[in-house]
Amino acid sequence: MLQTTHLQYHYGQRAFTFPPLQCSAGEVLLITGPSGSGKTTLLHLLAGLLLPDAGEIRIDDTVINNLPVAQMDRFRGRHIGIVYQQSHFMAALTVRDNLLLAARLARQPAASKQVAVLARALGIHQLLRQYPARLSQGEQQRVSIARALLPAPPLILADEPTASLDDDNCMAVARLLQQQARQQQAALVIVTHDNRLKALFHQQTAMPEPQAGLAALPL
Ligand SMILES: Nc1ncnc2c1ncn2[C@@H]1O[C@H](COP(=O)(O)OP(=O)(O)OP(=O)(O)O)[C@@H](O)[C@H]1O
Repeated sequence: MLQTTHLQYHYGQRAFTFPPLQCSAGEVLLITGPSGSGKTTLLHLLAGLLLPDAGEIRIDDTVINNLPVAQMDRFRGRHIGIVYQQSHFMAALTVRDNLLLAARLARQPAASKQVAVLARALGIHQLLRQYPARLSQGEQQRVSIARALLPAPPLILADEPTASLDDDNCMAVARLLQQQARQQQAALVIVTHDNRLKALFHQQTAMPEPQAGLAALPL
């Protein structure tokens, strides 16, 4: 479903070479590595939010790094659900309306019933009428996960989805993500340094140490 080869990216003189990735429908792939090794950068490349300097990202039959920006935006809306490390919501909308809006923007309008089922599974049902600013970090993280899952995308990208969660919620979220991936036959890629997740998911790709990923660029 997801396949990458020879991916490279740089910020200024700092260059990253990424290991090849493969994640099939219904599977979970964990990308692990120390802080600063480029995990979030890789996730943003997979989401088409950054353009690689070299290499290929294939999602089903589409090589996404060849897509013009507007087409990439449409493709992302329909095929990719993203759980960002920092959640951003529409402050003037309730949690429920944030979720419904995200599904509509992804052209997968969701019914209130679907929102309720997912919210119950994530333990945020009682928060649906709240405004996002009133939620704790962990609650926002779970709303962010619901927002990514609601349109049932075939590829789910999650950046440290359990970072703010206690052990019980971490396990609940991990189970739900895995269950959704299986049910929806979605490929799920999780970027993390959470050891609790490393113990649960066995398909893992490690990023090289930051120094090993560096390469001098020609000036
Ligand atoms: N927009 C940017 N401009 C310049 N450097 C950047 C930019 N974004 C990230 N970097 C640098 O690239 C490196 C990799 O960042 P990235 O966020 O991908 O790492 P990470 O492995 O996800 O780290 P963490 O686990 O701490 O979130 C870091 O050293 C960071 O400072």
